[in-house]
Amino acid sequence: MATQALLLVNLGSPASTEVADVRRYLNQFLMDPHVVDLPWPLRRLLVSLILVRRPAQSAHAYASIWWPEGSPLIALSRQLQEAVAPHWTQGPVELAMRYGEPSIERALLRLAGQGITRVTFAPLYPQFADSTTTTAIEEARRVIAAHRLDLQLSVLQPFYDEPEYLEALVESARPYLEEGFDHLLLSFHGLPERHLHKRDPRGDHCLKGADCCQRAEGDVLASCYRAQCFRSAEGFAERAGLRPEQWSMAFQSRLGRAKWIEPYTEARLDALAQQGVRKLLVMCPAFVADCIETLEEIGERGREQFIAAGGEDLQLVPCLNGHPDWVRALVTLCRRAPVQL
Ligand SMILES: C=CC1=C(C)c2cc3[nH]c(cc4nc(cc5[nH]c(cc1n2)c(C)c5CCC(=O)O)C(CCC(=O)O)=C4C)c(C)c3C=C
Ligand SMILES: [Fe+2]
Ligand SMILES: [Fe+2]
Repeated sequence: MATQALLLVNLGSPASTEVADVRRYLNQFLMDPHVVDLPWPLRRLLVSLILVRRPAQSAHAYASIWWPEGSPLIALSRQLQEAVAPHWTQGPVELAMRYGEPSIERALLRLAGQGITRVTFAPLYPQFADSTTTTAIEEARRVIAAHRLDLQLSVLQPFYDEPEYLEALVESARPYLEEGFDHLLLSFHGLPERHLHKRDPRGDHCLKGADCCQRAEGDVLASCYRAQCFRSAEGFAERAGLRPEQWSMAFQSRLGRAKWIEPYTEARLDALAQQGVRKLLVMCPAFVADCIETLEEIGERGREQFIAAGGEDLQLVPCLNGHPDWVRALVTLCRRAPVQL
């Protein structure tokens, strides 16, 4: 059997919690036109404004969750790589980040240098977004073209409704669900509404009605991040045997002044506390590895906010990380990844 390498790709973290490293990382991340999708002069201006205060704030937040071995996102992704390797018998398993190190460029050059010509490229995002999936794939294409690499890519598709992913989520959450809770909030990373409109195939679906994203099918579902989040949430709740009043969903990590997709997690935390929810579980199914957005935004700030609003406890359910069911699920999904010409 010909060698087929597997390249796991996630978003990336700063090199350290030093403000200068965080500024460098945020600049690379936010200057990506798939993330801040404005014409270059406006993007440069906006990002420069963000970079006045944000690096110090983010450095402080990173410092509160940083591990002795570095960024939790990268350390957990390394653990996943090591857990997947024995199951991926077709070839080596590498890890890359879209921003910072280990870079997609370094990983693809290393694989090509080993004489490998076929790579399964796995963006570790269950739901499709230009700011995550598209930019990772485009970066791989850029590297292959720039270095004229003889590499054929198979690309893992968004897996928001794949039974293997949803069942692994349920298994990983089971001990927390069995402990008892008043309500489960499924908190997904948000997106500016503009990103949804841009991807709306005929411009007549996204955010045009109260339940437009819940009803999405076909090409609309394939390109609507919010619709895919609804599918993941509903698929999870159904498999976990949750009643409709036991759970809800929301979107976190808003940045800047533009309107982001709703409902906002911050608003839901207050509303749930005010409705009498005392023991709140929060899961973040858009992230397969714990990171600043889960550990700090939800586990620290979200918890404080919920308690200040009258709640008793907010328990963050860990991401899939290295859960054995997720390791098996990921290998199965990657084996199915279609070749991209
Ligand atoms: C899970 C999917 C993600 C989407 C969609 C996404 C969109 C998106 N993010 C920002 C801005 C920031 N995100 C940041 C961190 C971050 N984002 C994701 C995932 C998605 N982002 C992850 C996994 C992480 C964690 C990185 C880590 O090191 O742990 C940050 C940096 C942290 C901070 O300063 O808050 C920013 C900024 C935008 C603007 C966006 C869509 C346009
Ligand atoms: Fe993000
Ligand atoms: Fe939509």
